[in-house]
Amino acid sequence: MITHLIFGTNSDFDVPGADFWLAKLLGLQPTVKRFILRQGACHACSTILRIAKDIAENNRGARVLVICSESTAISFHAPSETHLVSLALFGDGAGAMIVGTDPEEPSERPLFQLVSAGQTTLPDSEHAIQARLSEIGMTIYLSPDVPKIIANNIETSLNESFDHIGISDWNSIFWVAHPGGPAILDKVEAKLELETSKLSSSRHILSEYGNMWGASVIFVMDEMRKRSLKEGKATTGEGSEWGVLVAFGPGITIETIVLRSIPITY
Ligand SMILES: CC(C)(COP(=O)(O)OP(=O)(O)OC[C@H]1O[C@@H](n2cnc3c(N)ncnc32)[C@H](O)[C@@H]1OP(=O)(O)O)[C@@H](O)C(=O)NCCC(=O)NCCSC(=O)CC(=O)O
Repeated sequence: MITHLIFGTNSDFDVPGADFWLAKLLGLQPTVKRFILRQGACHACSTILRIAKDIAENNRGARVLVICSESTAISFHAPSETHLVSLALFGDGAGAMIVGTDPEEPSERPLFQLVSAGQTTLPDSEHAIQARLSEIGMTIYLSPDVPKIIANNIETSLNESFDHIGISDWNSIFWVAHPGGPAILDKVEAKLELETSKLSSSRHILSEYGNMWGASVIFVMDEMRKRSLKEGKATTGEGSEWGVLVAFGPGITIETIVLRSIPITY
């Protein structure tokens, strides 16, 4: 039974909010504990997964329904030179996951384990990603430096997340990377000397759906576990045991979640 609902969106400003309407639509218990994260930007999903993990670990039996839903029409308006990139890059999407502990198998079949979660704010980079809400909707400014800033700082975040596990070979893990834009994936791949297969789920989602803000990483995770099954891999993480979910947004903020895959036995 769903005990908690956390809804992440950049596109809802109403009250009652999208969390209320979804709970009503799904017929969830009136006692379900709801929370809505608005304007959590592109790292909204990793933020709410981090919160969902804490809730699940501190409330025995909790089942947290995590949703990210984005309707980027709010940022669609006549193109200008400053905002053209975001208009071209963003797309709509929604995804959901359930987070809990001690799965009751076989009715509950886990897909990934959330091992630990971290967040880093990069100094002096607040200018690089900015969004403002005004009478024409949301205008989004992206600096051409965003890919470089992220690529130059990502290894520090990875080291902070994986030091305690003793992993520093980034090709030994599977990657659920927020598909912020092709240049970001290219620069991260080059900086960390990743094999081209490592970001292929992210690239596929970006090419099919665009950058769906917070919802993107849910699509990437889903793509990864489906691909792993189809290709006969031993785990939901393309055969690797350890992996990372990495997302970023204004700040610039980098969020990482250390993931552990689940053996595929079905
Ligand atoms: C925009 C692109 C898809 C374009 O790719 P291309 O391969 O076509 O071309 P390119 O990278 O060589 O760039 C072509 C020309 O566009 C310019 N250019 C690139 N990025 C620009 C930007 N943000 N604003 C203005 N101009 C830009 C380049 O300087 C170059 O100019 P010239 O031709 O004069 O040399 C890519 O650069 C990209 O992926 N950029 C990163 C997008 C990004 O910031 N995503 C984060 C979204 S925010 C997010 O995900 C989090 C959040 O919102 O919370």
